Amino acid sequence: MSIAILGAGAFGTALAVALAARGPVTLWARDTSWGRDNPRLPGVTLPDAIHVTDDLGDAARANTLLLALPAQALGGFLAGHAVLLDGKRLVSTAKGIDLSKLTGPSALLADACPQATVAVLTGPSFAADIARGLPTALTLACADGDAGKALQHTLSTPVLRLYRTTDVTGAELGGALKNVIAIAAGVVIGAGLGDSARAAIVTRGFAEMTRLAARLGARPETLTGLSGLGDLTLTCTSAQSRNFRYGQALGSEQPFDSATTVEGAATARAVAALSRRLGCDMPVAAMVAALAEGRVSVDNAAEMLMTRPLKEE
Ligand SMILES: NC(=O)C1=CN([C@@H]2O[C@H](COP(=O)(O)OP(=O)(O)OC[C@H]3O[C@@H](n4cnc5c(N)ncnc54)[C@H](OP(=O)(O)O)[C@@H]3O)[C@@H](O)[C@H]2O)C=CC1
Ligand SMILES: O=C(CO)COP(=O)(O)O
Repeated sequence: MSIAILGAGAFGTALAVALAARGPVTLWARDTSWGRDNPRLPGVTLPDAIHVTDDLGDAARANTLLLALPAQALGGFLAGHAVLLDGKRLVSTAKGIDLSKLTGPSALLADACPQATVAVLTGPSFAADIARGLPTALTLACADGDAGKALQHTLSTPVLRLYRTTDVTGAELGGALKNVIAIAAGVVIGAGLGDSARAAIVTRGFAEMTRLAARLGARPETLTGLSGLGDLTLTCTSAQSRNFRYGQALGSEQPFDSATTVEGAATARAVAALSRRLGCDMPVAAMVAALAEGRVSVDNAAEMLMTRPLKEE
């Protein structure tokens, strides 16, 4: 099975390095002027088994295409290129909810490419860890169980262990929502509110993740798996996470590089819109959206969360 990765950001490049251990991989980027050393993944020189190209037609000849693009870029990319991708096995790695359509990446792919087999690759995994060959376990979600099993085998390596599920909704929501909660956890630490407060925000954040996921038809056990609780744990506790670092900057009122991909900021706004539409209470996500938009201060946000009406856990 030929594999191409579309998007040579940190994660696409790391996946290419990991999969090149199994055989040839094509890595597509709109700009390949960096040669064999991608500044998005510093310190890694691409092995010879990776063919780098800026020709999308060339890359799209592969039958398995991994789309490693940010969630808010995916819709625009598909609008321009869906015709090249339809009928293929398409696997999105995006961890976010599209702000204009309020859907996850799988629906964007299925709408744009109705003949394609659509899957999602998600779970706790920093690009730098994968590129170094450190052991990593991920979730491969595909509604078609047989197709998912085939993809699981195509994309697993001795250090990249894929579990599979047919619950695409649960898997992609876990990956998207944990980024929002990671921002909240970063705010708590950045503002000096302490580890106890972080544990509280992560736990209450997980409660609202499962609440929204259930409303959208996800299976509860998916949220306690790698793609939900697993990735939430990683992202809320590590300064390797861009979402966590962005939250820290918000909490400590420090500047943050706006060119950095922070999926949770736009996704918090999408979640706030979804929760209003569904009548689903998502106070942590609403607060992250308000903080990211500068509508509340950190002090006000903490006070508003702490003084909500008392309730059962
Ligand atoms: N980094 C990580 O550790 C992990 C990331 N992910 C997820 O993977 C997704 C990608 O993240 P990551 O690789 O880190 O992001 P990066 O910010 O490192 O890279 C984003 C890439 O997307 C490309 N891109 C953006 N918009 C477009 C477009 N319209 N057309 C073509 N290419 C585009 C950029 O190209 P250009 O360089 O030309 O701007 C860049 O190569 C995110 O959803 C993230 O949450 C998942 C697991 C781990
Ligand atoms: O999704 C990730 C780890 O699983 C990467 O997190 P960040 O996008 O916050 O860096």
